[in-house]
Amino acid sequence: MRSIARIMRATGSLWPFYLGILICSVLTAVGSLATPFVLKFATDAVVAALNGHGESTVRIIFTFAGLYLVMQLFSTFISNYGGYLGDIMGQRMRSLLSTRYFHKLLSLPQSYFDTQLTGSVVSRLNRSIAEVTFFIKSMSNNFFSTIITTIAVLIIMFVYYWPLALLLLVIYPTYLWLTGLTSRKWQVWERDKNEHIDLAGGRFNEVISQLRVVKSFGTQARELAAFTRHFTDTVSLTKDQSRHWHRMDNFRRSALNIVFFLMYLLIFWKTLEGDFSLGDMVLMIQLMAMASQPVAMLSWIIDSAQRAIAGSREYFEVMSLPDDPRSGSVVAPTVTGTIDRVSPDGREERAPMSNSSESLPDPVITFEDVAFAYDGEQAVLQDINLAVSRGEKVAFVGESGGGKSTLMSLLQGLYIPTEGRVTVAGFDTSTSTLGQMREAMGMVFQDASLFSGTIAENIAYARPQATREEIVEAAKQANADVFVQQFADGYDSLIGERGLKLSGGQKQRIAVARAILKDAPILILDEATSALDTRSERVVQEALDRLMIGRTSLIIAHRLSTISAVDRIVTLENGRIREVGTPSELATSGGIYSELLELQMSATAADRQRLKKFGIVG
Ligand SMILES: Nc1ncnc2c1ncn2[C@@H]1O[C@H](COP(=O)(O)OP(=O)(O)OP(=O)(O)O)[C@@H](O)[C@H]1O
Repeated sequence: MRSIARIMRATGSLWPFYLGILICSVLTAVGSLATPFVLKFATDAVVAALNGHGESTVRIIFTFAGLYLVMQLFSTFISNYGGYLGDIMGQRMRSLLSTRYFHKLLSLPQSYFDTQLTGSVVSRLNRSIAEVTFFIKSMSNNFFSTIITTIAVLIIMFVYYWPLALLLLVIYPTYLWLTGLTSRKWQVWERDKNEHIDLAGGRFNEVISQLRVVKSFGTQARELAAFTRHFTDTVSLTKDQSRHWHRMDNFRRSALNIVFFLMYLLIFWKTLEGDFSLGDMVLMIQLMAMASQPVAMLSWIIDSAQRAIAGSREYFEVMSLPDDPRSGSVVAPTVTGTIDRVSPDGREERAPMSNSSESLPDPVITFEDVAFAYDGEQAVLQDINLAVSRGEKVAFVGESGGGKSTLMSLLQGLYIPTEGRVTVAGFDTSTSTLGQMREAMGMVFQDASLFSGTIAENIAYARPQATREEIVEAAKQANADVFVQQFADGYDSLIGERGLKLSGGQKQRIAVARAILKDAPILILDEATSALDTRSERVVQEALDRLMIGRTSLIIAHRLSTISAVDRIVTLENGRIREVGTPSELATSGGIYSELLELQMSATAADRQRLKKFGIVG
């Protein structure tokens, strides 16, 4: 229950709702407790009237029936208002917890996502938060008033005839204890089930988002089988879990039935003895019915409490992961749903830096004795020393797996070097707020990484406030305007998830337009390769050439024509820099670049194959 209390504390801003719900619960309990008393007095009055004492029968009937109606209406209205508050509170809680979870994910280091399936992260978020909010909402809509009623019933019974209260006092903790015994095992099964569901959800997400690949390999049946296997496993786990739960429930409920049997015996006996009036008996029977309610609900309460506890544990597991200390410019949600821009130390974020190249320090980028290992042990990069001057174009060449992309990831601050330091625009990537640094960088990747939405929204992704004229101008420079104009909705055309409705070359040009509009002085470029045909390649290349003008550009090059046009080439081998020099210097040095030039001249299949290993397409 500590985790539930933690959730309540974490959502302390909802206290007016908690208070309102508590007041409604007390009032509902008062209303429902008054009803048995009205019935008791009505019974006694009717009995007296039948025996020829007391007031006229018609008056009795109307008085008590009227009172009964008033009490019931009171309870109904109050409990419905409480229910309304509970619904709003539940939704607010859900929105608060979800926003914080999203915020957390945006603030976690990239390395967290290297080990997680995206779908699992989403599935976990949905389940944890849904279960926590469901429990707290049910708690406020039902459980609270039931608990208050139960305590009141115990007190009233104690006043009337203490052995009845004593029996109830025995059965409640016994029932709770027996349920607690069952719940520990239940939780283990639940965790296993959730693991299967998360894995299936993760894969589901991956498969659906890459359905073209799945279809092209014809692996639908295999994917479906794996998915089904996970869910079949959850069914067999549920069988064990439910069998255990219901078997134990037989014991619990039997104990309860025996205690209630004893209580009825006592009530009837006391009535026959003349210690209880008929009205008292009616009151006691009603109170017992009320007392049995929470017990009957207990299984359900504990069931949903367990789910909520498991959910909140998962939630806090993620929430307590350390943030990437440099992610300060990630927007932080507030209770009211507004967004604050804050830095890690809580200060307002600095105004974005000027996008002009002149404002950059020289060298713009430095790698100083950098080493890096993804797992902290196996070095992927070692002894990297490099300084890139303002306005320089540098191409990185090396065998596949040589560390080119990793180098770019370090540059973007996605990972922190294991040794040494990387500086970009004067910021140390290990310690600087990433938002500031990334203001200075524009990127175009092989996979254009677009989002669902319109073409205009995608071009303006980095500058949502850009005018339509600016967007069109960027598209023109990126050779995108012509094809965009051919779409019926032009810049307002929807492009589908990750730009699915666009061709590879079109996506690339939108990505270039996006970088042009961002107008950052540093450019990181992973050249598109065979995804494009010759014509598309030419228009994309033209756009890229235009984009690179006046910017410090780092290129993972896949074309010899690009490599020959840069200021310097850096060749990488097994995670180390092998050579650095101008194209003409390296053309004859006997290193990787000169080898590439030779391979290009050769027509043999083996040489072509070797060229491919360097990711070079021509
Ligand atoms: N997220 C990651 N976690 C663990 N290891 C990784 C990760 N990304 C890359 N690696 C490993 O790091 C090494 C360098 O990979 P990197 O992607 O930087 O090479 P590359 O030169 O860009 O290759 P390519 O030209 O094929 O894209 C490879 O051995 C790769 O397996």
